Amino acid sequence: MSSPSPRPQTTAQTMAEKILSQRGDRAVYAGDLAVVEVDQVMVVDSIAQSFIERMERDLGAVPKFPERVSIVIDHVAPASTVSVAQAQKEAREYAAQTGVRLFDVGRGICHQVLMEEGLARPGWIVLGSDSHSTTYGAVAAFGTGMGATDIALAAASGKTWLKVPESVKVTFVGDLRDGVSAKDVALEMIRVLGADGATYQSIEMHAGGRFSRGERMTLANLCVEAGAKVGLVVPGGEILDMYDVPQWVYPDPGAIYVQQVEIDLSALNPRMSAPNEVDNVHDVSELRGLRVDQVFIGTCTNGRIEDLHEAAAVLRGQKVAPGTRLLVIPASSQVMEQAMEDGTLLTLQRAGAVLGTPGCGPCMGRHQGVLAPGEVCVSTSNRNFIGRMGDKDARIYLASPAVAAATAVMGKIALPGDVVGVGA
Ligand SMILES: CC(C)[C@H](C(=O)O)[C@@H](O)C(=O)O
Ligand code: SF4
Repeated sequence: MSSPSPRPQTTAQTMAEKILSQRGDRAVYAGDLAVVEVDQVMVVDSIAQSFIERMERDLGAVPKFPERVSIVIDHVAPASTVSVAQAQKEAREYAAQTGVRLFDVGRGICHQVLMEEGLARPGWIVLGSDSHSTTYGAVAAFGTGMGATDIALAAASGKTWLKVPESVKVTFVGDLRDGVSAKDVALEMIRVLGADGATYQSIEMHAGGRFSRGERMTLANLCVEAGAKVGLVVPGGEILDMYDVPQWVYPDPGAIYVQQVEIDLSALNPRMSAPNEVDNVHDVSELRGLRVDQVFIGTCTNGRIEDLHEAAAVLRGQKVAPGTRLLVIPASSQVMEQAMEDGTLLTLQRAGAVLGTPGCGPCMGRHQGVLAPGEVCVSTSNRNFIGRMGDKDARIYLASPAVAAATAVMGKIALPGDVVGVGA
């Protein structure tokens, strides 16, 4: 005889339970419904039109707290077609009328911009009209993606409701070897959990003091590729210097997890996700030698200054292989400025990179580097589904910026050590 399992006899809470309890009006546990305050609602260009329609036509509402709403024009920026231009024009007009924040063409990718602007903070609830809104978990914000209707309801009321997710605990032990990066860790984590292995769950990452904010963003960003509702990194390291972290965001000892996983960082090699699923992860050495038409370094996963530095370290004094294109798109205008100031862009340009406007670039195949049938691309992004970057017969391999850069120099999948003079 089976009966519904009783609530565990503990008041100890996971990080997701802690945040949703604190931001709601009662203590909640996995499976409960939580009604919570929303600190920031983020709308991207591609969704702006349906968001505005839901607000004006369906709800007849204006944003309750305009300062808590941001529209970012990033996915197809600058506009590629008349209809895209029209949608962006309407988004600008809406922002001017309602007083919500607008980050226009060139400011950068939504998640990077919100983080730079301090619009995601420890303990905050941040809803985005974009699946990679899990990125805010890097700073212990409960960040999650929702559709236009839910986003509009949150903007109109200042609140949202959601089922409290169960949690998976991922503990990182050991230290990364040289040449292995947070991207490799993130890909390994997705392999271990599986592409739908954490569906509607919270991936709670225990990293101690390891990882910078940018690296934590890479980790939290990929969590949605395991189906997770949210990806929370327990605050530590530089996060403690950068933010006031309230004690109540930390998980309690004795909290209940549906799964616990340990990843030994010292055992990791550079990793690569092969077509057509993000969890199809291999050591780069297994895929080495495959001819590559295009390399793309950028996106909300790996378009930050440290990523461009990693790439420049490999590309300095080198040339992109004939027959291979290298596109580099900084994640934001701030990243672009830093990379200009410190000479990184010059290094990349001299190596033969094509530099693009801060934004999503060709990540989802809308413009600026769409792939032809049969082409192979190595990308630092987070998705390699069929048709993601253009034709359905193009193939996408996901890797770290260092591996992407080495691949560009060699014209085929390569490790930084394969480039003469690097790491020697
Ligand atoms: C356009 C946007 C809604 C989409 C997402 O939700 O993630 C895009 O950013 C992506 O990466 O596929
Ligand atoms: S960079 Fe790519 S993954 Fe990130 S928000 Fe833009 S399209 Fe989505």
